[in-house]
Amino acid sequence: MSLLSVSGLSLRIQKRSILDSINFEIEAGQIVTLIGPNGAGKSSLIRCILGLQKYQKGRVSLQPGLKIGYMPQKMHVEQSLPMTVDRFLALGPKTSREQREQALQRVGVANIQSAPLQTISGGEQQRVLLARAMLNRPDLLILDEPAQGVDINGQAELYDLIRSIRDEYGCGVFMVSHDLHLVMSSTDQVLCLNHHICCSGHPDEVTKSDEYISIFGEQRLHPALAHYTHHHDHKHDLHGDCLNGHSKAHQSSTPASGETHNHA
Ligand SMILES: Nc1ncnc2c1ncn2[C@@H]1O[C@H](COP(=O)(O)OP(=O)(O)OP(=O)(O)O)[C@@H](O)[C@H]1O
Repeated sequence: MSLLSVSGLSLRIQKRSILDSINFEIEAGQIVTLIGPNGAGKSSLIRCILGLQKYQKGRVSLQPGLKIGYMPQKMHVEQSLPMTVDRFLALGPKTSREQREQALQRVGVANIQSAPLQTISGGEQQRVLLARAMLNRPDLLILDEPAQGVDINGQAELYDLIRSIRDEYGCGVFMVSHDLHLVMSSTDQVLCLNHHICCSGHPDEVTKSDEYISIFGEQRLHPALAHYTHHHDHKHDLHGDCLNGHSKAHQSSTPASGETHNHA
């Protein structure tokens, strides 16, 4: 039996259709990424799965005894209530300090266990939330935009970490992301949501589908990750000027700022 099975799920809020006939399943060890534009219904779908949002039609079936670890979009730090990272984790399922340290170690931030929550960085906050979601050794991790507020290199690292956690624990992962290109290598299946599931499948197939392109456009690759290459039949001097008598016109074909430039 699948860890999670969603069939014919439809949600209306104040007469607006938020989710329409959603069907999908998640198996153990599978990473499924939900992408979609703002307001597409991604968080609403997660809330329906977690039992926090009533829906009008359809069914959410969980494998009997399934343990879910949930990571919300953001940590809401209460400035007037000082708390250490360890204390924050202790608010969750009953655990020893050692277990909490192990969870923090697994996500690479064991050094901040005694730090006040208010002082840790955005990237560290996301890792602490991930550690908390893992505390009860879940069968299914549900992650709502795990890389929110993390810089582009940190995002790639976080997705790698999620994949290695899946490899180690064999759990299923259901996560929301805004950027398919960033999660492509860490995803087995993509669901593209815009109130209904527009397309789904392996990331390579989804990025080529007409539905995906009509929503996201053809080129969404972040400039910091774009890997621009062109065939080089010339050399540059130390100032970047073209040698071997090549004209300025050739130089104008060099990449726009932000693209990396591979010299053969
Ligand atoms: N409780 C609510 N009352 C009224 N409208 C709601 C409620 N919850 C969600 N919505 C509406 O449902 C739509 C989908 O919201 P949802 O937060 O699920 O989208 P999302 O895909 O997660 O968006 P984002 O990427 O911006 O986080 C939005 O138009 C939102 O305003």
